[in-house]
Amino acid sequence: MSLAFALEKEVAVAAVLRACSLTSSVFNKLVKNEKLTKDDKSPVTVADYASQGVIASILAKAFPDDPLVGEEDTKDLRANPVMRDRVVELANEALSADLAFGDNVQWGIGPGQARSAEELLSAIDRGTYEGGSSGRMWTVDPIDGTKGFLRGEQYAVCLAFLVDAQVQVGVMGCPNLPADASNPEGQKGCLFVAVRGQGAEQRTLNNAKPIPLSIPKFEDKDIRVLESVEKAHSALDVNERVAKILGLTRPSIRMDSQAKYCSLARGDGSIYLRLPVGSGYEEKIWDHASGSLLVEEAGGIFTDSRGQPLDFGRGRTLGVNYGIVATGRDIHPRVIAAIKQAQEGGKNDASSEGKL
Ligand SMILES: Nc1ncnc2c1ncn2[C@@H]1O[C@H](COP(=O)(O)O)[C@@H](OP(=O)(O)O)[C@H]1O
Ligand SMILES: [Mg+2]
Ligand SMILES: [Mg+2]
Ligand SMILES: [Mg+2]
Repeated sequence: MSLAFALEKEVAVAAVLRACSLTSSVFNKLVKNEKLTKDDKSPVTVADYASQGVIASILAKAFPDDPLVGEEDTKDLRANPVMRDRVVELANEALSADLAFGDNVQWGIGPGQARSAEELLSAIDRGTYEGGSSGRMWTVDPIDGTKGFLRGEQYAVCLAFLVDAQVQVGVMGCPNLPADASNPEGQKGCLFVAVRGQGAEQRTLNNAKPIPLSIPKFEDKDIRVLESVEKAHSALDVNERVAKILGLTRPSIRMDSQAKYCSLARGDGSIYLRLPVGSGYEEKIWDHASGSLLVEEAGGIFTDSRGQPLDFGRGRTLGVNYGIVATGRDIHPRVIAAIKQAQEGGKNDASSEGKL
């Protein structure tokens, strides 16, 4: 008997691996005019567009009827012929490279599988689906942590498959993440895969051997918060109050992208904390779908800052923003209590009540 969603998993892994080879090779070649600033003032590069082009083209071939919620669209790209041509070239290089392990020409990848410019651009625009609560759906963040990518730090290529708003498959490629956090100068490049009910695992980007992941129990002295590098994305001052209330002594781990969820799932850190900055920003489903399943399948909990579940069926965003918290099961209630206390003013820092 084959496992549920085996084909979706296989296609997602192949698509993310190809996109990762593209993003890693582009980083060294990226030049000044290969970046745009979007309407929300955030950066987007040829690598973001090309990565979405690769993933969306593979999905279009393998699952032509499945809708896609993707971060990028081609509105600005079509107005910039130099960048547009570069995106088409890069995506085609990645789509038509020699077949790698696990690839299948039926999904339109491998030698001779290049797309026309219009085919690629419309593949990217398949990602304009508005989302929803019923049926099959994919969501892609072609480069999560574009700012980290541009700094040469952490980023993740993220793809998730959902049915009736439940994430069923989550795949994340982290080309700059050390395979072993205790050896930061060692081998880099990890792939994380989770399927609901089938567990979470890590592989390296060039080795198919999976290592199962489960969130360890931490002693108080080892607990570390995982938080954004960008101050505009998460209320780092409130995080600091939460850490104080919990009596944490180790410094937080600041890292861009969903690589934070990956780090949580393998026990590099213990509390993913993302509290709203108060700007009215709504979290996007592609920024959390794959990470949420990885954490849950590694035995953890993924909720908002009140401890309530998050709903991937509301559209392209998660709706009103109460922040996001992911931890192991044992410490979650105390973290939620500490957040409440911190948000109410954080006056009783290190009180025994919230202490872990
Ligand atoms: N005001 C805000 N609050 C929370 N997240 C924000 C934000 N502005 C942008 N983001 C999101 O933060 C993501 C990066 O998360 P992190 O801070 O954990 O690295 C960005 O993903 P992209 O880089 O894919 O655009 C973007 O979607
Ligand atoms: Mg972005
Ligand atoms: Mg993102
Ligand atoms: Mg992105």
